[in-house]
Amino acid sequence: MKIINSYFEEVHHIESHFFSDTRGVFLKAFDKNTSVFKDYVIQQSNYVHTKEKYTLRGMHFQKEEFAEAKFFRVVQGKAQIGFVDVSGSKESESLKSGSIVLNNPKESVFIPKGYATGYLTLEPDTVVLYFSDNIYQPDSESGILWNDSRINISWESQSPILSQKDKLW
Ligand SMILES: Cc1cn([C@H]2C[C@H](O)[C@@H](COP(=O)(O)OP(=O)(O)O[C@H]3O[C@H](C)C(=O)[C@H](O)[C@H]3O)O2)c(=O)[nH]c1=O
Repeated sequence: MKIINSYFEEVHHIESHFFSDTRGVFLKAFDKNTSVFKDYVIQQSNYVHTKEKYTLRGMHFQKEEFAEAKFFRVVQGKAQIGFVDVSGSKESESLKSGSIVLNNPKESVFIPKGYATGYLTLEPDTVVLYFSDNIYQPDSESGILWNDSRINISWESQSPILSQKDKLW
């Protein structure tokens, strides 16, 4: 696995080396020997199938000791992975933020603790598999509205499908 691009020196766009032969493709989906993961301990892995294009899940984070570093891979379809630094002052005029489009299982995105995460699907039947280094703790869950004026992400849809929860952050 190698880092092909980084944002704020801590959000990493990663590419996995892959082996292909007449049977298909083999790629290493997680490698503890990659520098980013030397202290990363997977506590949870989530498989999420989203039916409709332009569905946005996010932006979510868990507070304090339940904060999560997440590692996303789009195993089918296409998605714009968003990240927002929520570690600073709530009074900030703008928040460090960005997005990476994934449409190839050979690529993945690592987002450290201190960020809200989410993604906008760009094709129907998009499947995202992601790891977290913390347990799910609903009472610690928080979020930020996907189009909060302090966020600098150019989402590919301005009228996404949202859960009730995600409409109300
Ligand atoms: C995250 C999570 C959820 N759930 C349950 C809670 C709900 O009954 C159901 C759906 O949860 P939610 O609507 O929060 O799922 P998403 O909208 O896909 O949000 C997730 O995806 C975005 C990208 C995130 O960054 C978070 O990791 C996560 O919140 O799964 C669990 O049982 N365990 C879990 O770890």
